[in-house]
Amino acid sequence: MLDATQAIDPEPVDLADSPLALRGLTVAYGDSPAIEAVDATFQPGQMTAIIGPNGAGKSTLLKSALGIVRPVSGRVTCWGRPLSRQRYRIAYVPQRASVDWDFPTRVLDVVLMGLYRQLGLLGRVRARHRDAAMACLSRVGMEGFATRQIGQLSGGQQQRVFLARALAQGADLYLLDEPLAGVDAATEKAIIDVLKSLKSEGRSIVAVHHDLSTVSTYFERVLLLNRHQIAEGPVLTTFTNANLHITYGGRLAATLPGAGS
Ligand SMILES: Nc1ncnc2c1ncn2[C@@H]1O[C@H](COP(=O)(O)OP(=O)(O)OP(=O)(O)O)[C@@H](O)[C@H]1O
Repeated sequence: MLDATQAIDPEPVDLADSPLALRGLTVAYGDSPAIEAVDATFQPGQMTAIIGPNGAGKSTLLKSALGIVRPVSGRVTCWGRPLSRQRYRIAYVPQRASVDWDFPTRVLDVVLMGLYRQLGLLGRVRARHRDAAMACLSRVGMEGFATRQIGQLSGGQQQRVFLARALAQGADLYLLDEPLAGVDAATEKAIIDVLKSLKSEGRSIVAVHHDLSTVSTYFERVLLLNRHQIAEGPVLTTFTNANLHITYGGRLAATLPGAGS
């Protein structure tokens, strides 16, 4: 189900420039489809929010974009090429709830995982790797926690550490699953500041986002999803009350500040 707003998108992006393009993507768990026939071409150097109710398939969309779950049908390309050739250019920050925080690992070791391509097969960590990981930790304000076990961090601190790991990867596309869920205002600002600086470097950001009141402040584009893609495009023309009502099945009681009519 595509919305008419797509037709007035001012600058359709060339497939070769798009960090992520989904074509007719359908993913199922057993017999139950989680997303169906999603067609989206994400814009380079932009921040895009994926929005939809619980169970709409948002995490599934990110996981299929990363090759973690295999589609039943459809295709994923990154910069116009098959995902398998471009996977190293994509960083992923998973939903916090999906991570085993009891795993005995220090903060610095988590961030060093982002440097896996530089560490090579033997994984020998040298001073320059530690310095690079520390620089990423300080970018998210977590340099004082390098030797802490990850299980001993607060939720917001855990989120920052995973963002630091993604930064260490030096990716061109960042996929984040609810990066702002359950974090306080200071952490939210810290994360948004980092994402904006990535964007200013020309990198692309796609984030699952639940707080409808901040969509138009933080993002330029939205993809509205409820198993089917409801609409995709610029916030101004796509994040409308009409589209939100379709997306949430009429369950949103009031009109939203920041949303178009
Ligand atoms: N591993 C799995 N096995 C079976 N079904 C799954 C699995 N993962 C997700 N699902 C189902 O697929 C559908 C989409 O789930 P998904 O987690 O992608 O939704 P979501 O939009 O990210 O939800 P939320 O906002 O609650 O995080 C749901 O009905 C969910 O129960």
